[in-house]
Amino acid sequence: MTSIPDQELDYHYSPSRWSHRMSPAEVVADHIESSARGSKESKWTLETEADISYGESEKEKIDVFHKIGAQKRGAPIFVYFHGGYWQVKELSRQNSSFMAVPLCAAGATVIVVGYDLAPDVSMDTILMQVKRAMRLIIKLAKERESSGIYVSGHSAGAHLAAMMLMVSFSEEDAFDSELIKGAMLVSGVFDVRPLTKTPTNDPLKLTEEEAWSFSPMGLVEDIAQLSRHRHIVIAVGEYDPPEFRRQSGEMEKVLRDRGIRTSYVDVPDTDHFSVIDKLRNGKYLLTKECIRLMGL
Ligand SMILES: N[C@@H](CC(=O)c1ccccc1NC=O)C(=O)O
Repeated sequence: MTSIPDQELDYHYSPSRWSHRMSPAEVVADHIESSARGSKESKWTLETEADISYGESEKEKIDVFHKIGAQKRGAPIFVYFHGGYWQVKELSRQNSSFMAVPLCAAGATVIVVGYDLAPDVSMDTILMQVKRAMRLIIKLAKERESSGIYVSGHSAGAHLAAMMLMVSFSEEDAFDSELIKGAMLVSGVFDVRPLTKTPTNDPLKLTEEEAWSFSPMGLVEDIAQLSRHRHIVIAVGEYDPPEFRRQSGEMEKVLRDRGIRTSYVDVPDTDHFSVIDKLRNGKYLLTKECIRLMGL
């Protein structure tokens, strides 16, 4: 658990306050704008199967991207969950496909998952939704004989991706959980408990006990059990808040201690936002890590 006094937790869990590039308001606005711009490029330059529903609500949809004319059969599938503390309304699947251009160029299929946000829904519901999305993605992966599914996300999205590593999708087919072969968890939240002491919790309304039950750090035995065959990459920015860097370091260690294949990537000269924004660029260190993770 954190050693930060309660009254200082909000500061330590506000990544925008730690950027060396811009003011807090500017850096969040820039992230949203940059994500939107990159996502437009994906829609203009790639083959897109947009708005595939996996549930009842408007936001329960996925968008699927491929390089035009590329072979779909056998391609690895990169699944992305956007961040925004499960509540930043400006972020959605529509502006979160910016990594698709370089990853599809390398031969992957990219799937961006939309989900409802707090306070409209609880974290419990968000997790039910993304599990439902994963079931549809597993079905698609089987139909297309995908070489593997790789779950990824940024910040709160990395939390959702990590939570999917403890789900046994094998009720009907033992092969289903096996199909998830790796993860790319960027600047993730792995222990939700400190957030219960901050205004971030106002729309989430989690008790500390609930927060722990939704924390990958508390579920590490379940994750390890289902991840024997997986490669889990945990990445942070040099100027991520120290608490985010601590959480990522600890998560990587507890998985490694349990014999799971992990990598820790500390990305120089990036903050909580640029560390993910730069995935638009095929030459960026983390883009290359994603491509390597998928065996491309
Ligand atoms: N209120 C937060 C905003 C934030 O954390 C955030 C914004 C956009 C995308 C990801 C974020 N963080 C975690 O999901 C801050 O001040 O940094």
